[in-house]
Formats: sequence, structure tokens, C-alpha cells
Amino acid sequence: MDAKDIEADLIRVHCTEEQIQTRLGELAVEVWDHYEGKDLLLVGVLKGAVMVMADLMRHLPGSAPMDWMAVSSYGSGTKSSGVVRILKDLDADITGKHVLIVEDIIDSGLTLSWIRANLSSRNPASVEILTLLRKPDAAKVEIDTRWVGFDIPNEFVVGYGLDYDEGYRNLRDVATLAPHVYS
Ligand SMILES: O=P(O)(O)OC[C@H]1O[C@H](OP(=O)(O)OP(=O)(O)O)[C@H](O)[C@@H]1O
Ligand code: HPA
Ligand SMILES: [Mg+2]
Repeated sequence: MDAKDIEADLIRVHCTEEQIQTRLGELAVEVWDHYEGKDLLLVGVLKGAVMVMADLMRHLPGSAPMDWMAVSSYGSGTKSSGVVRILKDLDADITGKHVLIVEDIIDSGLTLSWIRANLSSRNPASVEILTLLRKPDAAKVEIDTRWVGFDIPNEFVVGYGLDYDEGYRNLRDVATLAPHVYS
């Protein structure tokens, strides 16, 4: 698929590459201040959070370790199944650590509410959430989210790690996918 074909699949851009970097820079400073002197561990949720984690980390004024979990709830569709499965667990024990979950998007909230409950049961010192995107009108469960990059409308978006059927993750902006692609 060449760049022209991809553009025809998109309706409108919600966050440009530049806006994303500016916002992650702001969030990184807030995160760093909040966890000053604490044993911080960044936990990314594969695969969508790959870009957010990479850029957030590079905006941090200092160094912090990361770990990854892979879960899946969407399969190849555009609606969460609500059934969360662990595909890859964390490499290490998180007892006593201040865990910051790093996500690309909170849509229904089902994935993160499950992950937060799962990680909280492992005796960490704290668990907070940072997400680049949130869809307030799509929430099926309330999630206490400490850091949000952007609130966006209830549309299926792709880019900057977010996929449709494993495609479009490499787009630099976040944009709404045209319904003709998936309907
Ligand atoms: O709030 P929710 O409605 O639960 O949706 C959010 C989750 O769905 C997507 O992941 P997905 O399961 O599609 O896997 P991926 O990260 O590998 O794309 C996204 O990356 C979030 O993890
Ligand atoms: O809007 C979305 N786009 C891509 N993946 C997603 N996972 C939850 N919501 C979305
Ligand atoms: Mg994901």
C-alpha cells in the first residue's frame, strides 16, 4: 500500500506528530516530578503503546526502567470483546514498585480496568495510568486516569501505534479511519 492509498483511508487528523511530541514532553515533566525519589517502573501495553512509550521515555529528564505486557481484547475488529487475555506477562516482580501503565488509548476502558486490577493485585507501591488518547463518549467503565494526552471523539482512529487489523500503526499522526475500510 503506498502513501496515497493510505491517505484515502483516513477522514481527519486528530493529533499531528508535532502536537503529540509537545504533549508528551509536557506529560514527561509532570510524571518525573510526581515520582521524584521513587522506584518508578513504566509498564507498556503491547502493541499499541510502543510509540507512546518510546517517545515518552525520551522526553523524561532522567532514566526509568520499562517492562511490557501484551493483552488482546480487540482481535481484528473495531469493537472491544471485553474478554482480556494475557499474551505476554511482565518479565519481573512489581512488589513495592511505583507502576505507571503507559497506553495508547482508553476507549471502552475494559482493557485498562482489567490490567489495573491485575497489576494492583501484585502488591505494587502504587499503580497509575498515562494514556495518549481517551474517548470520553465511549467509556463503559470509569477509570481513574492520572495523565491524558488528548480527549478525542468516539471514532475509530489509527496511527502512532494504533491499528486496524495490524495496519496503519506506522502513521505519524492520529486520524479517523474511513468507515469504508472496515464496513
Ligand atoms: O478501552 P478499550 O476499549 O479496552 O480499548 C483500548 C485497548 O485496545 C487496543 O489494544 P488491542 O487489544 O487492540 O491490541 P493492540 O494494542 O495490540 O493493538 C488499545 O491499544 C488499548 O490497549
Ligand atoms: O479507535 C481505536 N483505534 C485502534 N485501536 C483501538 N483500540 C481501541 N480503540 C481503538
Ligand atoms: Mg493496546
